[in-house]
Amino acid sequence: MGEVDASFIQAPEQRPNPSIIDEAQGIPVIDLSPIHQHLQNDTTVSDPSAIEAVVKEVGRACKEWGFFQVINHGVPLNLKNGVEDVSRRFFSQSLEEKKKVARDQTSVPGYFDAEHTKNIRDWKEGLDFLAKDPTPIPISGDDDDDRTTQWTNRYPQNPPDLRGTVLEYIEEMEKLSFKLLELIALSLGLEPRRFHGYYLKDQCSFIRFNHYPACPWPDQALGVGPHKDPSALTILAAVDEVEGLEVRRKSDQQWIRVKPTPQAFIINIGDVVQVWSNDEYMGAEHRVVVNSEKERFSIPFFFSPAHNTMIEPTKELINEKNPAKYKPYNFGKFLVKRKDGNYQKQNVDNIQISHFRLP
Ligand SMILES: O=C(O)CCC(=O)C(=O)O
Ligand SMILES: [Fe+2]
Repeated sequence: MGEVDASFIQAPEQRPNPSIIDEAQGIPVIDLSPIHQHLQNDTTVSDPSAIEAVVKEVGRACKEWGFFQVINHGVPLNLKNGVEDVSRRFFSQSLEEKKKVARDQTSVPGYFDAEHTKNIRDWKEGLDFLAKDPTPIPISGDDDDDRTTQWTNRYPQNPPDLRGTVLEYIEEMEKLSFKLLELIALSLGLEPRRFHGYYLKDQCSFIRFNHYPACPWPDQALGVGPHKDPSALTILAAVDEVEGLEVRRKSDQQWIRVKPTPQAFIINIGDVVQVWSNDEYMGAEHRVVVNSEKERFSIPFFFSPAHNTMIEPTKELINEKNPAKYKPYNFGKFLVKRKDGNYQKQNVDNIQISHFRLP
């Protein structure tokens, strides 16, 4: 990744403090086994009170943390290991080889090594693949521009098994995402499939391979700066349980280190669920710290609705006492505006849902 340059250096108040490592005992680990039994219609083992308990746990986790981990999630372990393995093998290649699938301004999926979060460069490289190939998307973030374009995937030739593994993994991520979306809807007192319609025709979901090389300046740079995800929800595989992800605890605003549970996925709710729930659930700010000895890999799946979805507080949840806290926004435009800010240093902060908050 070359030498450290000023673009990586975080403002003093954003720098990690390695002497305070508070591990998040509190982030709930939720066992999803009752749900699979239910969904397979195996009525002999399905226990409605067990499912209700899972719904309650999910609701509590979304409210208190915006983060939780899931075990017995139904994703085959060999597939989770397989995708982690191809990601590691992809990044171990030369920069020249990786750049053969570099993303550009017109087709965003692909390899990148110079992403910015809130105008500071992240200490990482990454590779994105869309869940739906191609994915229709607005041509620009300009609200008056109705034109759409298509983003398409760029699969590297090496490793040769990457494409098949990624396709299989995306299928599993989608299945798990829909289950989680059902649990979230139920926990808000809504129909389980209340949000599924926004994913039927198209969706903007994508999977990202992250590689955070060991960093000689871990106290000045960050793997990913503080941010919230624009997705509805994010499913993260923390490869080999190497730590680095930190979540800002709602109760006292402290940065808390997430300790990955073996074989689990780390789930966080994103901006879209925050708005759908009218702030009943708030996405948590999170960041990635780097370390000087160990490299780290992670694989998030950002589950996001179709580009033309207008994101707004769910009608059934708002009334005179609880009026809508956001005006509707177009998901695709939001994503495109966010991407523009992620490419390069700009003079303004990139777009956030707070821009749509009603007074
Ligand atoms: O690598 C991680 O643990 C989290 C990455 C992340 O927050 C992101 O890519 O949005
Ligand atoms: Fe994130």
